[in-house]
Amino acid sequence: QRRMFTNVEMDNSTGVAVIKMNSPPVNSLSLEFLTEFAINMEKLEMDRGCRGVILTSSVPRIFSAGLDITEMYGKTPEHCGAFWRAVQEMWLKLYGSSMITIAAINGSSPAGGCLMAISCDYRIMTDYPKYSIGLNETKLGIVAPFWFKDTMINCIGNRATEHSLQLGLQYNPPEALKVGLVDQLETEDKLMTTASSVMSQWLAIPDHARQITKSMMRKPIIDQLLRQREADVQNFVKFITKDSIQKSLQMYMEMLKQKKG
Ligand SMILES: CCCCCCCCCCCCC/C=C/C(=O)SCCNC(=O)CCNC(=O)[C@H](O)C(C)(C)COP(=O)(O)OP(=O)(O)OC[C@H]1O[C@@H](n2cnc3c(N)ncnc32)[C@H](O)[C@@H]1OP(=O)(O)O
Repeated sequence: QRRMFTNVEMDNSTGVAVIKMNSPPVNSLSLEFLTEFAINMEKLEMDRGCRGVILTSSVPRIFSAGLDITEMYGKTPEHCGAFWRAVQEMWLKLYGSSMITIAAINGSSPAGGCLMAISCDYRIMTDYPKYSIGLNETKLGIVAPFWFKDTMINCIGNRATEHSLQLGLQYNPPEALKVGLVDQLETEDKLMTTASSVMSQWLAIPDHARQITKSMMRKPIIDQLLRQREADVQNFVKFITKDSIQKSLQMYMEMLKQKKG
């Protein structure tokens, strides 16, 4: 029996769907998770009654821990290639969506989790000091691909991205608000109602004008990946299967386990 990684609830009266990521313990983005997510996005995109999506998590304290590290460690080049195509597909569907996308970030959101959030149109984060968000790839000894970097530049600008990416910074909610990585903070109990009320403001704009404007802003980066999609896969496979990178990933996973013990 297939496992479900996300719950999708569509409200036909408002035209808004809520996607809840539900893959304990940390909503890590496995090949199966990413595939299911992209299919769900495509179904909603095709549904003429769906105009907006709120992305959130049903796992306590975690929005998403990012890419599933076990999908990149000790795997064949073929598996790594299939995994990376699924990462690309998730981003193409989310960043390129014509729907209004709002991230209700109710927990920590490192790396690929941050990418999902900054691929949305608007971000509201729970104001809890222990939560953090950011692209921390350099801390794992890996490099955020150009389309991660460009998505961040479009969100917070060039200088802040350069600083943030080189140091692999993780921001707490007030810092994330200050740098522009999130648009608004909210208490946990009001997060979803605030997300719905922000959605109503966005729904008041005529779809066609908003969609063309969104596409105008995002198309250049999307097209850049589409033009070199296969080369990007090969680049990833070559990089991630290097002994030195595998060693870094192994040490990072050990560090995560030790932190726990
Ligand atoms: C020459 C240059 C060329 C350039 C070419 C570029 C090519 C491309 C390069 C590659 C680019 C890759 C981009 C990568 C993006 C990513 O997303 S990598 C993943 C990054 N994620 C993280 O660093 C997060 C790590 N996790 C945490 O920090 C914490 O777990 C948490 C999310 C803050 C939650 O903490 P807590 O509640 O305390 O839970 P834990 O006890 O730490 O974890 C519970 C179990 O979950 C496991 N786990 C955690 N995160 C992951 C993960 N991302 N993947 C897989 N598994 C994960 C953790 O190990 C625990 O497991 P158990 O011990 O078995 O219970």
